[in-house]
Amino acid sequence: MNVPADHLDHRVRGGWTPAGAAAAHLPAHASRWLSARTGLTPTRTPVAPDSAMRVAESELPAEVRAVLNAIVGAEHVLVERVDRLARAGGLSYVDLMRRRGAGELPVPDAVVLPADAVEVERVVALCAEHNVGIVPFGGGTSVVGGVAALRGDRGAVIALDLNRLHRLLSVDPVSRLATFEAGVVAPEAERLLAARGFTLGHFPQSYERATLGGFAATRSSGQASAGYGRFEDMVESLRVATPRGDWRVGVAPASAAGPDLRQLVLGSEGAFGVITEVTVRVRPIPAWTRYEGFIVDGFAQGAEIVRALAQSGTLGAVTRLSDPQETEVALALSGGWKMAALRAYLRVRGIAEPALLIVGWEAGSRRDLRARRRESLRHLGGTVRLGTAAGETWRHGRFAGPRQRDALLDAGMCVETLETAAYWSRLGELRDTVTSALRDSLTTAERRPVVACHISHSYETGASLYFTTLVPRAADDPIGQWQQAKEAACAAIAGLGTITHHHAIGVDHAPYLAAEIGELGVGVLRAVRANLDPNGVLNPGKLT
Ligand SMILES: Cc1cc2nc3c(=O)[nH]c(=O)nc-3n(C[C@H](O)[C@H](O)[C@H](O)COP(=O)(O)OP(=O)(O)OC[C@H]3O[C@@H](n4cnc5c(N)ncnc54)[C@H](O)[C@@H]3O)c2cc1C
Repeated sequence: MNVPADHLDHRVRGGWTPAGAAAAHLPAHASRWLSARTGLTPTRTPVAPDSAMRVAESELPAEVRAVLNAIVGAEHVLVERVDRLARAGGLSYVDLMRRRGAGELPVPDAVVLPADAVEVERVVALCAEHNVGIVPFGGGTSVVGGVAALRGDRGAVIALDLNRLHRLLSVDPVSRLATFEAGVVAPEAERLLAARGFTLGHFPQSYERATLGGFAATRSSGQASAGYGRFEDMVESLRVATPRGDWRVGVAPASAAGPDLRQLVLGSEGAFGVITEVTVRVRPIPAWTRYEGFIVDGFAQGAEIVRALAQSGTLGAVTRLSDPQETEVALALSGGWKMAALRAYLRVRGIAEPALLIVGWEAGSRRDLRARRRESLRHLGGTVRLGTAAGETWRHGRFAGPRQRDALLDAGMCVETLETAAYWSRLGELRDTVTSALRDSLTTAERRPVVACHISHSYETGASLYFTTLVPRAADDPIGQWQQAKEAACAAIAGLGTITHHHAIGVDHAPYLAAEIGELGVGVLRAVRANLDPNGVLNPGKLT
C-alpha cells in the first residue's frame, strides 16, 4: 500500500501519541498535586492491546468488495482487524476509554482508501446502490462520535478514509486562493502553502492530525480565529461526492444567488456527501509576531477586557483568557520555582484570583504589529504584564494538551472537554451554571473534580467557553460517570448558549439539536439529506 507510514501512525487510536499513553509523561510534582487536589490514587491503566479488543468478522458483501477492489485497487480495501480497528471511533474520552476496555467500540467492516475525487464518487455510488453505510474519515480526531462506525439498519458500514487525497491542486496567488484535496492534514497544507509564502492560519489544538475536509465538515475553529476567522470563513468553494452525483458550490467571493449553499455543506458532518476538494482563502505569512501573557483578577474582569478588545476591533490574532481554575491547573502542572515565585508576586500585587490572558499579535510589518499591540494595550490597563516569555511558552506548548491527556488517562483520571458559546450578556451566567453542573455531578466523598474554563474565540457579540474537567475515574463505571456529567452540562447550556461552538454534533450532541434549531430546522436538514442521499447511507446516526 502506498500510503506514507507516518500518515497511518497517527491512527493508533489508544491515545494521541503514536505509542499511546506510554510515550506521554506525567511529572511527579503534577501527580502529587492531582492527588492532593482531586483525591486521585494514581493507578496504571494503559491502553488495551489491539488483540484484547472485540472485533466482529467483516460483513462487507463479497460482491461489493470485488467492485471496491476494481475501483480503488485491492490494496486499498482493508479488512484486517488491525486496519479496521485503527479507524474505529474518534478521540473523545468515551472512545479512548473503550480502548481501555470500558464498553464496546463499533468497528467498520472495511476501510476504503480512494485516490481522488472521482474514485470517491464511484465508491459513494456503489455503497448507495448496495445500502452499505459510509463513514467519511479524515484525521479521526472527532470528539463527539462523528466517526463512529454505526451502520443503523444497513448490513455493513465502511470507513471511507480520505488519507490519499492529500494534494494541493492549485494556487491562485492573485486572488489568494488555494484548492486542496480534502484529506490533506493541516501541517502538510501549511507546508505546501509556506513554500508559496502563504498561510491558512487555522490552528486548532488537533492541528497535527486533522484534515481540511474534517475542518469543513465540522465548522472547526482554530486558536487564531480572531486573526484568520473560523474555518467556514476561509472556505470559498467545495466539491462534494453525493449518492446523486458530483456537487460543486461556490464560484465567487460573494453572491446573491439564493441562500449560500456552501454554508449547508460546512458543518454537514458527512451526512450530505463526502467533501473531496476545498478551496480556501489564504494569507501572506505574517513576518512579525508577538505573544504576551497578562494576569487579570478573576474571570469577570478578564471577560470584560476581552469584550472591550472584541468590540473595538483590537483583539490579537490569538486572544485567550483562562479562568482562575484553569490558571491554577496550568501553574500547578508546570511546577518549579518560577511558578512559586510568580504566585508570591501576584499575592503581593493583590491579585486574589489570578486568571491568565494570552494575546498574540501577527502582522506583515513591524510598524503594523506595534500599532496593533498599542491599540490592544489601551484595553489592558490594570493587568499584570508577564511579557513575551509567558506568551511564547503558551505558543510553543499549544499542541501539547492531547499528550498530557494521554498521561492523565493512564494515571487513572477522567479527562474531558466540552464547549459552547453565548452572547456577552449571558457568558458569566453560562460559565457559572455549567461549572456547577459538572462539579455537582462529579463530586463524591472521595473525588473532588477540577472544572476549568477558557475563552478562546471572541466575537463582537459574544464568545466561546471551553471547559476542561479533571476528576479521578470511577473504576466501576468510567463512561457512565462522564456521560452523567455531560448530560448535566448540556442541560445547563440549554437556553443560554449553543450546544457546540466548534466540536460539531456527531452522535453525542444529536439529542440536543432540535432544542437549538427547532423541529422545523431538523426537518430542513433531513429533507436535504433525503434529497442528496435517498438511501441514507451517509454517516448513519450523525447530525440528524
Ligand atoms: C485533542 C483535540 C483537540 C481538538 N481541538 C479542536 C480545536 O481547537 N478546534 C476545533 O474546531 N476542533 C477541535 N477538535 C475536534 C476535531 O479535531 C475537529 O472536529 C476537526 O475538525 C476534525 O477533523 P478531522 O479531519 O479529524 O475529522 P474527522 O474526525 O475524521 O471527522 C469529523 C467529522 O467530519 C466528517 N468528515 C471528515 N472528513 C470529511 C470529508 N472529507 N467529507 C465529509 N465529511 C467528513 C466525519 O465523518 C465526522 O463526522 C479537537 C479534537 C481533539 C481530539
